[in-house]
Amino acid sequence: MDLIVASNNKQKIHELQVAFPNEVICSYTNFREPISINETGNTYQENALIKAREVATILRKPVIGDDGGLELFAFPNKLGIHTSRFFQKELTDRQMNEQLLTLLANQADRRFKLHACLVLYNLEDKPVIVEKALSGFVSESICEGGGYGFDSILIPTGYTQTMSLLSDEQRDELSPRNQAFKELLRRR
Ligand SMILES: O=c1[nH]c(=O)c2ncn([C@@H]3O[C@H](COP(=O)(O)OP(=O)(O)OP(=O)(O)O)[C@@H](O)[C@H]3O)c2[nH]1
Repeated sequence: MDLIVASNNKQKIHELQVAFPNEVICSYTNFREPISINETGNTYQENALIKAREVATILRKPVIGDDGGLELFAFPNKLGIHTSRFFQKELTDRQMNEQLLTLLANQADRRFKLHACLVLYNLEDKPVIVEKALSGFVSESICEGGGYGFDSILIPTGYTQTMSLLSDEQRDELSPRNQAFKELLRRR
């Protein structure tokens, strides 16, 4: 059965599909035009649940909701669950990363946590909720390579290079979304 994700973010869906080639993973926008969902929750879980419930109710099918964000220890309230709203719409990944590096210029504390929460909303059963995070520190400059989003500035704990410079396999393994998805498949 297709796994429908309540996300309009093509990169998220692509990352999942590449990491889980035995599953058919698609955006709900394959079935209907995109809707605007207000992410009014106070946590990643609440937002993932809001997205999943809203789309599952429309499609009358199980749906996976996904919410994530980047937490900067130096600015605990700036991004986090507000990450997508922190940046102006239509910025490229490079522009977003440049803004983050400017924000962190002269900051001694460059630690980050990249969060991903997935919720499988089944209509009848209790939702399955999985949350994972990747920790590390933000690099001093942009390192172009593979991946997407913040990968070119995030150095995971235990590594010396940004996610973008690691192999596809290493990146797939470290991705908090992929880790959450793996557990969700086990528990579905
Ligand atoms: O490098 C990254 N790797 C990731 O794994 C990741 N997950 C989230 N993000 C960032 O956080 C924002 C809010 O995410 P978000 O969950 O609200 O999604 P979104 O608004 O892009 O789409 P949707 O799923 O709501 O349709 C997104 O726009 C991205 O900037 C990520 N960046």
